[in-house]
Amino acid sequence: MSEQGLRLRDFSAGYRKQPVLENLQVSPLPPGKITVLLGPNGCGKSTLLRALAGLGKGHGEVWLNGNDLMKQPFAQRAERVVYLPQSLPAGVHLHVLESIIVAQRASGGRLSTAAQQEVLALLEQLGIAHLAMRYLDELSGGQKQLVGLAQSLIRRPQLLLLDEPLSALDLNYQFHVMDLVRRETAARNMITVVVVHDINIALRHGDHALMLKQGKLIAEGAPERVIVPETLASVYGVKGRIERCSQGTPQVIIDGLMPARLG
Ligand SMILES: Nc1ncnc2c1ncn2[C@@H]1O[C@H](COP(=O)(O)OP(=O)(O)OP(=O)(O)O)[C@@H](O)[C@H]1O
Repeated sequence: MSEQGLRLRDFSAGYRKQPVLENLQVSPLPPGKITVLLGPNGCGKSTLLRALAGLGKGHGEVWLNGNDLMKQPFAQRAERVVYLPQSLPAGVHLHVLESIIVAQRASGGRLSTAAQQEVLALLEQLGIAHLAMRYLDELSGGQKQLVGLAQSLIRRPQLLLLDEPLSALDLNYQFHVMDLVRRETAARNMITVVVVHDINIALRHGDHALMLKQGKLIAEGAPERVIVPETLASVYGVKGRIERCSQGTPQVIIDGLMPARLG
């Protein structure tokens, strides 16, 4: 049987005048699990996700469940990989419901009662059913993020790439969304990669973690092995420690910045 998961070999990505990621090697990211992608501002997280989705320049091998995506035409790749950007494009004059049905149809979904029920159930699960007939450009930032997530999930990709999907959500929704993404990821055996800046969310909700610094992979593995005082110091320049809350969940406590290096 072909290897399941997402593996990168000698993968490079960047822009015309600026290489960002060079010769990245990533051992298979597991299906059915959430991988959290961590790293400071500008280290290349969005560049990586966009290049994996075929939306940016990339070279090398990207093996998704045994197929090299780099050898597939864009349309075939787009059926398997969905990228949700940090914010939805502005100026799209569609109702929420229409926008999700359009996403579903774009991925080969039929206009059937079952398909319509799937859309409505997803809106309910995300707590945005009451927004179904509102226009996208009339929504708040957090509401738009939830609609973007619905548009992504309805496409049923093998690889789901979420770029800071929680940045505009309140505490309750952050938890609710990660819970839903976890359930859907497991139920569909999807490979889900989520960029998060909040390392406590990464510790709580991630099954696997990748940490980047200046375009290089600094650490990969279980979040508790990746988010440790050494990487907090070397990647973020902060002095931190890991403690367990009364329910046993690890939490990062930041004590301050690392002293600036002289010379
Ligand atoms: N369109 C572009 N053209 C040229 N350089 C770009 C472009 N987009 C991003 N970059 C540069 O590529 C590098 C990586 O950017 P990227 O957006 O991938 O970082 P990131 O890790 O997602 O950051 P953040 O956490 O701030 O969102 C940065 O130096 C950035 O300035």
